[in-house]
Amino acid sequence: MTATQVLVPVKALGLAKSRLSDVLTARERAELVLAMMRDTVSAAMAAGDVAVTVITGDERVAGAARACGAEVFPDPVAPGSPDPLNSALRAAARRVRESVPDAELVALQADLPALRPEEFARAREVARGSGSAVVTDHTAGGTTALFHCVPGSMPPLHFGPDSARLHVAAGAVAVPDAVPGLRLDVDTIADLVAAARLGVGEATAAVSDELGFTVSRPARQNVVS
Ligand SMILES: Nc1nc2c(ncn2[C@@H]2O[C@H](COP(=O)(O)OP(=O)(O)OP(=O)(O)O)[C@@H](O)[C@H]2O)c(=O)[nH]1
Ligand SMILES: C=C(OP(=O)(O)O)C(=O)O
Repeated sequence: MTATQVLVPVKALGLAKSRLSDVLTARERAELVLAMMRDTVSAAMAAGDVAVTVITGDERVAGAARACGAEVFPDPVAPGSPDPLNSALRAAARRVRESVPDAELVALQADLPALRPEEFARAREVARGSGSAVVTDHTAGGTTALFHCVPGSMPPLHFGPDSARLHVAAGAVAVPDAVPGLRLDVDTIADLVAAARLGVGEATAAVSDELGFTVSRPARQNVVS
């Protein structure tokens, strides 16, 4: 059975990346969200002994996730519910625990196009030593990944404002290593440019080119370790 079960939440494409709606059309935002998810999922899978479940109610996202080799967990949370992101993650974590009781659980953001497999593996090592580990995002306020390696128990899920501090307060160790691709969640065009400098995956590189945000380095191929 796969040791590391990764949960990747993605909301409906029409709602996703709303902070980019001033600069990108709805179609462009949707293409970018799908591309970043593909690159994030591919990089996590290439870390080894990883299975990915994408949590979504969106059929296009579900199709793209399956095409990358991920499972799909239909988003169980009704639109407008309080705290939908943590509720969706909790429901998916329970479902995974039912079938793989001893699995390591990871909640991973879907917008990490510069993620490298070795960064994922490094953060997992920290969590294996400490129980739970949080990767703070490049702004230091948010969380890009929460690793939970305590068999049988549920991860503390506090995604949303100030989530990095809340995850640490709940007992997760902050990953100290230099893992720039794992920290770089893309919410703005400046983030996309920063990710391109680090080197993004093929799907995001192609969409960035189409959008006119020229990628300064060749697209990166994930190497299975
Ligand atoms: N399945 C699911 N995923 C969600 C939900 N809310 C947020 N997400 C996902 O969780 C991650 C972080 O969410 P947000 O920061 O709220 O949304 P975003 O699309 O990244 O960006 P903005 O719309 O600009 O805030 C993104 O991958 C979202 O798609 C939800 O209710 N259900
Ligand atoms: C939900 C979060 O991230 P963001 O809003 O940046 O996607 C978070 O950091 O907990």
